[in-house]
Amino acid sequence: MWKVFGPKAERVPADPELAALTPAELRERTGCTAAVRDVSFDVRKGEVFVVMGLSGSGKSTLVRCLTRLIEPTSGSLAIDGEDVLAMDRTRLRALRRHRAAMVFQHFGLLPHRSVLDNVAYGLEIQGMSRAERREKAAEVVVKVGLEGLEDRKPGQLSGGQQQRVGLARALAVDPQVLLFDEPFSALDPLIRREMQEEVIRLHHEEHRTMVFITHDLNEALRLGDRIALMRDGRVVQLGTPEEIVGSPADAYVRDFVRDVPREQVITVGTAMRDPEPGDHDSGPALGPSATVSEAIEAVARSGDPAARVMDRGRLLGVVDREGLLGVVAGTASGPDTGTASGPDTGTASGPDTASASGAASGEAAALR
Ligand SMILES: Nc1ncnc2c1ncn2[C@@H]1O[C@H](COP(=O)(O)OP(=O)(O)OP(=O)(O)O)[C@@H](O)[C@H]1O
Repeated sequence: MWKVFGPKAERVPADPELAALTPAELRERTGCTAAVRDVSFDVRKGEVFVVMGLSGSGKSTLVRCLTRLIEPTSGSLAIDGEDVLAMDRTRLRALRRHRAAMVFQHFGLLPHRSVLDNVAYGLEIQGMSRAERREKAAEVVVKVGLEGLEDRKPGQLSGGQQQRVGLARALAVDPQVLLFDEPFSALDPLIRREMQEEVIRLHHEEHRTMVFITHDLNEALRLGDRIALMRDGRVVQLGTPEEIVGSPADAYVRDFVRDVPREQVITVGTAMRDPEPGDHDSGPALGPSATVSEAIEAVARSGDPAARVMDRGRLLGVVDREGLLGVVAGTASGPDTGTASGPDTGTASGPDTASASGAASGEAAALR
């Protein structure tokens, strides 16, 4: 998909010479800005897919293109196999009302309506009867922790509470996909953390598919099953938090993740070495998805020289003190080039497969 703003935007993706220009050259030659450049990815059912990047990298434009709030310049787009670009206005409206609900940074609440009526708003637009929608809204209000505040007006709520109303309103329509556009960036850090935990909880309880925009790396790492890191309209790396932190695709990504405590993101499944004779009967046991940080704590507590990485009773590998220190020091390799011979330590990662245009073979083509 491409989204180009400016005069005769369609010629940019169609012309390889224009498409190859840097953003500054493109602006100079054509007066156009390519906000989304040749981006391709799929969002899997039930995952939290994070779109991360600095201001101006194209995140909002990309996510607005997903429901055609912004019309893509070229490319293709499908939800559940259905061609979104072919939808007429009626079907598009149905998509936005029923299937893909958006939660915005500035809440977008109706100031003169109560919490309950704000939450019920999406259902009202759908044409649901008053009694039915209020009943449904009341259920969702409880789900997001706003019980007792149903009759308040948005102005009588804190920022965090207002965002819960925004979240409840989106959830009330029971959408297939929730799209979050920097929903928590106006909240103070503690409330923000609380809301992130709320999203994680809802995700675990409901397995709802979520696309989440943020410019905050910690938020991306905390929430994302996979992260698409954008720069100048391109996706420079797409991978799990562990792949992005452990195997940055280029110098830009490396710089971006430089200050992340690796031991909190890298798993023992990646950091482990092959078992050696004698490893079997000593050391604490951990699952392959435990973090290095958890392994350090386990080893420190037990006093053993190493921890065993076990999966359903089978010994997969061993993480010893040296290996654990290597992760903390940044001298150990990341998921794709890991010294460990562990089974399946990562899917699409590393410089080749995670590159911008979505050539990654593992990424299917919901958006192309
Ligand atoms: N309507 C528009 N007309 C022209 N250029 C636009 C328009 N909307 C966005 N852009 C440009 O497209 C690029 C991407 O903008 P976008 O808002 O998608 O970035 P972002 O990553 O969401 O940034 P932020 O985090 O600041 O919201 C920017 O260079 C922006 O100036």
